Amino acid sequence: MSVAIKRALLRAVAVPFPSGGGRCCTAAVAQAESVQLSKEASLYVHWPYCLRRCSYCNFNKYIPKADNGSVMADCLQRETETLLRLSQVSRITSVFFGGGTPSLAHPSTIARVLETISRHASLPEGAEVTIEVNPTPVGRSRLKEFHQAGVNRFSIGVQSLRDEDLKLLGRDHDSQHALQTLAEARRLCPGRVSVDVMFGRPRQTLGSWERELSELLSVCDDHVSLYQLTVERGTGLFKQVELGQLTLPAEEVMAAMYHSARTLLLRHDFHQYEVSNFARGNAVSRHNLNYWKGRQYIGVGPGAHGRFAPLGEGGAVREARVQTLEPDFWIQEVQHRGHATRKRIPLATPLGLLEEVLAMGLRLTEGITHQHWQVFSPEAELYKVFGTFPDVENLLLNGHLILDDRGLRCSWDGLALLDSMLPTLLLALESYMDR
Ligand SMILES: C[S@@+](CC[C@H](N)C(=O)[O-])C[C@H]1O[C@@H](n2cnc3c(N)ncnc32)[C@H](O)[C@@H]1O
Ligand SMILES: C[S@@+](CC[C@H](N)C(=O)[O-])C[C@H]1O[C@@H](n2cnc3c(N)ncnc32)[C@H](O)[C@@H]1O
Ligand code: SF4
Repeated sequence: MSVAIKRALLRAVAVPFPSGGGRCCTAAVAQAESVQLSKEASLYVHWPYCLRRCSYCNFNKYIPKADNGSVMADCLQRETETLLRLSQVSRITSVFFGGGTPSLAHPSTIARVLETISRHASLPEGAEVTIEVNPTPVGRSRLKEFHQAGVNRFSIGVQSLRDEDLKLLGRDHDSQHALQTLAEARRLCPGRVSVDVMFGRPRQTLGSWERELSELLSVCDDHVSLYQLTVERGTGLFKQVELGQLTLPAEEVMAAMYHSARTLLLRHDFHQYEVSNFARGNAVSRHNLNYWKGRQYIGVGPGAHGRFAPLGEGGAVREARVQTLEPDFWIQEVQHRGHATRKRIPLATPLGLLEEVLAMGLRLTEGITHQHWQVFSPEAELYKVFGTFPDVENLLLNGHLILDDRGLRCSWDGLALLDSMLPTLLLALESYMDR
């Protein structure tokens, strides 16, 4: 699996599932699920522009040189159409407009992409359609039109409720803007609004983080995504930290922040369903769940990635696909050949696919059920692959990992240590497949 794709995927989101139940009929159910899943996919649309660069961000984003909204809309429609045809998917189960700052896109662009999807596949009534919104006055003013265009879930990039921190991170909004945007989004889509918030920020203390999160929980809706601030190479923040101009909280403070946030969220009835994601009731993100469940998804727009099996090209081998990153080149390629897929990596070997299923699935609190594993690995069951590998046995013995009738999953403590456990698990998988 490419490191870039793995990291991009690890950034994304997910949900809980009913537990696996008995294992006697899992093979038949898994096979039926596998057939059904090949006809379905989620669809991600990347809007690559931002008004400015936040100091910590290394996502695929550009400051627009000119207003090319209309050509972008044409090309997003064209690429959607081409990739839908290539994938031969008949049903789109969720759509996610991410970025960059998709709330800078004109609402008619969102409407046009959704119409294109409906023309070439079925997009069931009520399917989750999310747009990420930067909580600026412009973002807020467009919420109603996005909703009218077909959006039924908002993901608001609040990041922090502390104005001095927002400034430090280079955000283009303040906490009042965020609160107003959140209130308007909740009015339009009650129960279907998510907030992104980052902890582990420069100069942040455990006490100030706990107070800030409590404030946020008193105003937010039913979904929270909680990210530990990562210092990414090549960003302004990286330079500031390297030059000693800014310091981040120590590792053990970060760990305590994550722990106290999980506890606080639970006290407010948010159940954790994934490393970074919490929901009240069933407000989980269906789209991101599909990523973590290893299901097919189509990526449209500059730098978008996808996972699907293009039919008619030598059988149905699933591929990891990445679209051209830079928007001007992406536009040229879409105009020239209908799509701008830059990289295609066939996931032809069972190992490649299973590595993804493992790395993604263990992010869910539910983990990987036997039935889910069997969809991708009909031959080698979880017990056989992981149950006898000595280093995995240690993880099971110390209680960070659980392997039982439900499947393989992290314990509460283990979830915080997933990154350090994954190499051992991947090694166990590799050595089993080498046999
Ligand atoms: C790529 S942004 C796009 C959404 C929107 N432009 C925004 O900034 O609100 C998606 C989310 O990724 C998270 N993110 C981006 N860079 C990050 C970093 N270096 N560390 C942790 N989280 C990050 C932020 O919480 C952000 O809301
Ligand atoms: C970090 S997640 C945040 C989602 C949000 N917390 C929620 O629950 O809706 C979203 C970001 O991941 C990236 N992303 C998600 N799916 C992607 C895909 N298929 N291709 C490229 N980037 C993707 C985008 O940069 C997007 O802004
Ligand atoms: S607005 Fe979002 S995508 Fe744009 S630079 Fe900031 S964090 Fe990155």
